[in-house]
Amino acid sequence: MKYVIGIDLGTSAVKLLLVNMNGKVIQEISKEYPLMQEKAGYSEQNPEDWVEQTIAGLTELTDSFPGDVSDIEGISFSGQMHGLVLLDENHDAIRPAILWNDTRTTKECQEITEQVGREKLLHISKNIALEGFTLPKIIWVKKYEPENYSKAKLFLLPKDYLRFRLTGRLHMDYSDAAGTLLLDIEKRSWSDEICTALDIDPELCPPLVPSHEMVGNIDEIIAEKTGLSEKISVFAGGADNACGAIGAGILEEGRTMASIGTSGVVLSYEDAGNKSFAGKVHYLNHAAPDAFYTMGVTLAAGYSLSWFKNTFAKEMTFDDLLQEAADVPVGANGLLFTPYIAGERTPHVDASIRGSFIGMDSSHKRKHFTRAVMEGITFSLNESLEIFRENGKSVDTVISIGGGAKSTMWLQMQADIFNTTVIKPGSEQGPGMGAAMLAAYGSGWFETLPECASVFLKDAQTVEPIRENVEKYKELFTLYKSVYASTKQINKDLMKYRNGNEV
Ligand SMILES: Nc1ncnc2c1ncn2[C@@H]1O[C@H](COP(=O)(O)OP(=O)(O)O)[C@@H](O)[C@H]1O
Ligand SMILES: O=C(CO)[C@@H](O)[C@H](O)COP(=O)(O)O
Repeated sequence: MKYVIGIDLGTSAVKLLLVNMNGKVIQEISKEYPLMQEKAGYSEQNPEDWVEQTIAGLTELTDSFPGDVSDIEGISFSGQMHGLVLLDENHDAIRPAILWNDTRTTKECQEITEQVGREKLLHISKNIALEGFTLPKIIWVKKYEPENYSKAKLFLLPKDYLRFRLTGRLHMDYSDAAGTLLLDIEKRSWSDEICTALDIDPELCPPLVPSHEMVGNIDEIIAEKTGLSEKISVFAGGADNACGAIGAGILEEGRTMASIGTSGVVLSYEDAGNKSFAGKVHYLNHAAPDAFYTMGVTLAAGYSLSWFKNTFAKEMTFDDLLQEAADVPVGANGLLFTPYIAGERTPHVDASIRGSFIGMDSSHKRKHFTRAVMEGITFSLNESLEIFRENGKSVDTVISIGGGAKSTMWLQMQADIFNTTVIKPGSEQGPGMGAAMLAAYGSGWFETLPECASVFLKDAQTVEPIRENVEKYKELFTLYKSVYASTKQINKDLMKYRNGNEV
């Protein structure tokens, strides 16, 4: 039997999946690393932590591998998107990586829009300038850290840096490059026009490759450290949401996925790159060949729940916390939560908005707050789904992945709020599975990715909406949507009191 490894470089942890030729997950390993938040709105990670924890995970995997390691044929990657890793002439990381959920670049987004022109930016990159994307971070470093910028010879995204450290080869795949705002999405090439308008040296941009392309082998020293064979083929991999889509079987028009990881995503397959969504949702290259996808993003989805748990129930497991909330009725006894604890992207592009609990009552206990947090996160995802529906997509089934899909209660809540059937795939590790599928397809095990999906992907659980809950949630969703406008200005005024911005 032959095997592949899918490595998902997430925000909270790196997750490794060892998968056999039948798509069976033989082993799952997860290794965490910290997030650095020096000021309100800042979010950084140390690239060395990604490398160390991946090496530790791979070593654990080979140590307990029951067969011959030379049967592991391929490795590929899925990675948190948009994070900026700047390399100097020796290819050393110049500063910590600035991540997708860092919102310090509101001014830089305005400058990009003015200097490139909103219509031209939309035409080339198919997206508007958002704080999370990579280009505003490059401009920020250029402006506020000129010494670092002058040393920069190349930029990479998180999983590209990890792959570079494992192989010594420098590349970026189209699906991740699409989230930089520097890629011409339709032509699949770096945009000289955008680089010129912003005075960015195009030499900073790495060579582009498709996600299933073989880009090298495991470096000798890494092979020795991890116990992997130097002969293993390494395939480029893709953006975590594009890989999540592959791992959830989003490989044809009409298929929609919801992911509750650190971020929350609602994503739909697109077969062409020449449509226009006017920047209301992200429109990016898929990791499947010649395909695209649209998606809405909730910045703090699972992150809102982990913030709540770490702050108010640190000693509890997620399972126990959610179990406690299982008997709380729909609507959490009149408590609403908006998950804007790190600002928001879809549908409100707003770095200064923050979360609220509305309707707190002296009868509320921790379990009501837990339920309200889960409902608020799911309402936020539903706002993205609403945009898809308003644009003519009919969505009656949603494939649910990410840490949130571990909970049956949350799957039911998604079915009730989305008013769709919700399917949980065999592994909720969609991005890791998608990466493993890219390695399997790249290794020539299958002619196409859909063929690979038909062998690898099995539905594990199907949840139908409960009519009574659907009706209640329709009403609550209207109330939820009104909270943004009511709290927008208050949050702007509170900004100066936030950590790092104090008066
Ligand atoms: N047992 C669980 N039930 C429901 N949600 C969970 C559970 N465990 C973790 N989560 C949620 O999943 C999130 C992590 O999801 P994951 O897909 O692993 O994230 P990432 O890929 O961003 O690192 C956590 O922030 C948490 O909110
Ligand atoms: O910024 C986005 C998508 O645009 C995020 O979805 C990141 O890609 C991080 O994802 P997770 O760590 O939550 O998987």
